[in-house]
Amino acid sequence: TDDGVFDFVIIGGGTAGNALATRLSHGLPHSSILVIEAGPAALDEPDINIPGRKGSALGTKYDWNFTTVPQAGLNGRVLPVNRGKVLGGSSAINLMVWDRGAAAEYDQWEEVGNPGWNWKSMLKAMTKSENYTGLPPRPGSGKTGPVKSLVNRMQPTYQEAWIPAVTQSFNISENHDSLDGRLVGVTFQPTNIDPTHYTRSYSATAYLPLAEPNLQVLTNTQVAKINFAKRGSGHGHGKTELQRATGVTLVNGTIISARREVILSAGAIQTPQLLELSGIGQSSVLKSSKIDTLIELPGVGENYQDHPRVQISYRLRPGYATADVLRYNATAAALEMEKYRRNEKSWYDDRRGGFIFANWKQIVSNSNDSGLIQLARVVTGAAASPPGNINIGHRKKLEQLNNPTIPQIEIIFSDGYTGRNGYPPPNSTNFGQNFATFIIVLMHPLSRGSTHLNTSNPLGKPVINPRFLDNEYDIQGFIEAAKFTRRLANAEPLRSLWDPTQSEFEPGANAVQTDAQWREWVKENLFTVCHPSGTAPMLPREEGGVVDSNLVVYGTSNLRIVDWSVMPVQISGHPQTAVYGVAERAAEIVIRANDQW
Ligand SMILES: Cc1cc2nc3c(=O)[nH]c(=O)nc-3n(C[C@H](O)[C@H](O)[C@H](O)COP(=O)(O)OP(=O)(O)OC[C@H]3O[C@@H](n4cnc5c(N)ncnc54)[C@H](O)[C@@H]3O)c2cc1C
Repeated sequence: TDDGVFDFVIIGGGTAGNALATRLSHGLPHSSILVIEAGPAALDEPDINIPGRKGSALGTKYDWNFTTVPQAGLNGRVLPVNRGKVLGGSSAINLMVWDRGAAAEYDQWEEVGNPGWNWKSMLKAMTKSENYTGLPPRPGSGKTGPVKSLVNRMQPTYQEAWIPAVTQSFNISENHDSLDGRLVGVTFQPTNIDPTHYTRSYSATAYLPLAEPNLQVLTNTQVAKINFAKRGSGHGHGKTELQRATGVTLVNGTIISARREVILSAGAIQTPQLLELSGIGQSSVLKSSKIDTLIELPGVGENYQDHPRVQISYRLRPGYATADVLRYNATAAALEMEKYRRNEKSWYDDRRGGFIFANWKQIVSNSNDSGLIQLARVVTGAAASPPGNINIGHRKKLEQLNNPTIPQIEIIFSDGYTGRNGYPPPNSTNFGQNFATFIIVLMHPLSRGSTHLNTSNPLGKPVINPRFLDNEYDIQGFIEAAKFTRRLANAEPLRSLWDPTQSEFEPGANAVQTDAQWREWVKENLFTVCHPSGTAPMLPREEGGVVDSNLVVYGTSNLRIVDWSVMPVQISGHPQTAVYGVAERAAEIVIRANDQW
């Protein structure tokens, strides 16, 4: 393969790309497989490996550092869109929450036209990727897979108030079965940490070391486009003429050929960009970039869905410790690092964060969710038109609202200050204080955005427009959830944790009281948990789909997409377990299609 010819060329050595490549190297032992990754391998990078430093790789050379266009719904603010640019992709820089959506959400994938893609098959695929080492064992967890996960050994004492406060004052029960398709409830979630040295377990360290020598990885190498054979070549009579991917061109002009398949695993932002660079997408976008349209696929780069968040933080009474100590006390930080290096419990572990997943009935003040459901019907158009006229994703979201097992809101009780403004600076009276932050995440927002190449610089940063808060349902949902969170923080035993001199630090109980003030505060403080998805969805072509249920791009014979851009209906929870699951299922599909060869 020195001549730059491989059987399979995978674009993107990220979360899905590395998992897929490793499985193909085993399942297709006579094939040569190449992964091309734009970023470096950074296997010894402490900012990636040390769980307590999670977040510190954001904004560095390991991040593509994209941004949104100014968001009208956020008073014109521009938000960062972080994406891993390193071997391992976003699994190297993410915040390591390890959970799943609700079972019914994966079943919706099948209902929208994807036979075989459902909770049962996804659970099988997800458990194949996982080795849950936590105690006690959790139902639905995998025991033999490459990615290690556990519930953190480090539990700050104040977090003992979490579950009692939720279960004693609200209609939300304790539930630790989040890996088994039952998400609604309150728990402490697992994280993807390898207990051997207490380091992040991610696709580059978990999967790639298991690969056979028929897999090669090229790092620091960026693909510029996918190449195709002329129309009709190699296809029999009576068949629709399909484009056949012959390989890729790198940004330096080198051509690498693929005998069998090209597989795009560049993630939810760059997979659509690479399709467009290769002539697949909306012809209007392509025309303005002077790119010939090979395949008109209007769904490319549309249907962008994310999980937006806001956060409320509280100042703890003196005497309660958090990982904030690492920010204000260098001596303590050095001691904690020594403990971490000895593999002892340390603030440089990740901390055991508390989680609520809840439906609207459990959140809104009088348990009456009909106002929000009616709003959703208006925003999606369902109140005024027959169901057939409603976008398929919206139709499924409306169904989700009537299913109490599907959460609409997530609240993370996170250790330390994790708001938007950064830990208070040394000259502030709050420097040296410890905080706890409630991160509120909307699971099924109705805003649907887009990401497309920049027509004036097609290879450069794409134009990303999530359209955050472009509708009243998302705004009202956040207002309800923020008000709930304040009630929760004032429920015992949580209430007794807060410093009486300044308990609610942000936004502050006096600063925000009315719904109008919450609305403005949400617009000014909304942020993202970085789960962009659905930008090349696995849906019927006439519904805006880009790939079929074998993950093959419509109009091509051998170009597949295997990453989170294929997600057909948005799931709650955090996506990485599902991304690995998609890769595991994709590997089975590709191996089955090629095992004769
Ligand atoms: C800051 C942050 C926090 C998150 N927190 C969590 C969490 O706590 N829990 C959770 O479950 N999920 C979390 N996520 C989401 C999760 O990490 C992603 O959904 C998932 O990793 C996406 O996987 P992917 O394979 O689709 O893309 P990626 O893992 O992003 O892989 C894409 C790869 O393609 C490469 N690439 C792109 N373009 C090219 C090109 N032209 N040539 C060559 N290579 C290219 C990229 O460099 C990258 O390595 C978070 C994400 C971020 C960014």
